Amino acid sequence: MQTQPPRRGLLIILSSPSGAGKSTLSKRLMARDETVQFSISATTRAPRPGEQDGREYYFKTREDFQELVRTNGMLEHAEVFGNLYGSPRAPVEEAINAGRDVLFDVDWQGGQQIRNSALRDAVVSVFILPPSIAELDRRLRARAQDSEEVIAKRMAESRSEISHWDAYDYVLVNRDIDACAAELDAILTAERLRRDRQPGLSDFVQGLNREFEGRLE
Ligand SMILES: Nc1ncnc2c1ncn2[C@@H]1O[C@H](COP(=O)(O)OP(=O)(O)OP(=O)(O)O)[C@@H](O)[C@H]1O
Ligand SMILES: Nc1nc2c(ncn2[C@@H]2O[C@H](COP(=O)(O)O)[C@@H](O)[C@H]2O)c(=O)[nH]1
Repeated sequence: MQTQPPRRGLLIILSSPSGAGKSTLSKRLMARDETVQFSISATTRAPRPGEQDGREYYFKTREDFQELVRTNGMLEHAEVFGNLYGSPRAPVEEAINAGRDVLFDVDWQGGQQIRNSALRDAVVSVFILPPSIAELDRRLRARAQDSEEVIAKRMAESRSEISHWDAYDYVLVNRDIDACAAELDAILTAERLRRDRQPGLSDFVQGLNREFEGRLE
């Protein structure tokens, strides 16, 4: 019997301007599908109230973060809103080699680096747009997690982040969270079918052919 290469996991990248809904969509996806592994980023940003080290982020000093970069421990990294953020490499490689899909919440620079990495063939990238700039501003304020100064900085950067939308495989407008989450589900289902097409189905079609031959005998 023909041996098939082991199935590799997908790297699902979510990017958007701050406040468009990546974290909300990620949490919904993880709640529905426990096989998806979230890539917990490292950051030099201070924890928000309620955030726990090792759950939302690995909170690092600049020195420790830069040491991880220097030792090739990051799959990608970038400065965003004055803080350093990066995706630790080892858990991602371990997961996708074991066939698990990995979900990333990263800015456009991280998305670009992952798309250009050695893992590029496994990447599915999704850009999330807000329905309007006024609604983006409203969501950042309603989240009530950041100071006025931080919100102003994020709003000022949002135009530049949005300018990268066209580099992504899929673009969703997050008007209604249920509808947007359903669209993300549909993307994942279709991309998994595409990934599994070769390894899974050639065995299956060989089985159908043997069944044909049995009927001819
Ligand atoms: N479709 C939606 N309608 C209304 N509110 C929403 C919708 N999607 C997300 N929100 C709310 O908007 C706020 C920002 O969402 P979220 O934190 O998920 O954004 P984000 O893209 O992850 O932001 P950041 O990049 O800053 O981490 C949250 O309070 C969230 O509950
Ligand atoms: N390039 C990367 N960007 C990241 C990573 N983790 C998060 N982010 C992006 O930072 C901003 C701000 O996040 P917040 O938690 O401070 O609101 C947001 O756009 C994230 O997508 C990362 O590992 N690499």
